[in-house]
Amino acid sequence: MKKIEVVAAIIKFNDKILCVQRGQNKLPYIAEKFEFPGGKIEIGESKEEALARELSEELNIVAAIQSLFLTVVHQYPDFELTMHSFIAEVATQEITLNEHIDSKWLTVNELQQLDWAAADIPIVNKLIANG
Ligand SMILES: Nc1nc2c([nH]c(=O)n2[C@@H]2O[C@H](COP(=O)(O)OP(=O)(O)OP(=O)(O)O)[C@@H](O)[C@H]2O)c(=O)[nH]1
Repeated sequence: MKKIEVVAAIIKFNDKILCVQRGQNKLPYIAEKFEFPGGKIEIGESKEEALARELSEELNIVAAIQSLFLTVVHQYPDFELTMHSFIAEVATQEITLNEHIDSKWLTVNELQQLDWAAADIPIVNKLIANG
């Protein structure tokens, strides 16, 4: 089974968290799901370097990446995903959607309103549990 390793950012601004929506995808369980911005680690990059690059590419933002929040291993039908999520902070809510179709800034208590990618559910649940 194919394995993919990605990094993703839980981006905070005051009490809000940035949630971004993927576009169409040939894999129906990923298409139009909400996720945390990020992507695959390239050869030679640290996790933090990969995340900083992805945030710049996807959203034109510079974020202060703080600490590892949770690593999730999730088995999708076509691949096994290992996702390292990090807490990050931004100084402004201004973003540009270069790859995603929608975005929302939500409080922790609002996160469950969204249709999340399955691998993100443990992250959302831990954010809610932590308050
Ligand atoms: N970035 C990100 N990817 C996630 C999350 N949850 C989740 O299941 N994934 C999956 O992890 C994989 C990440 O691939 P990606 O497409 O973001 O990475 P990338 O930009 O480096 O890839 P590409 O250059 O091949 O398009 C996708 O299959 C995506 O659906 C999430 O919260 N954030």
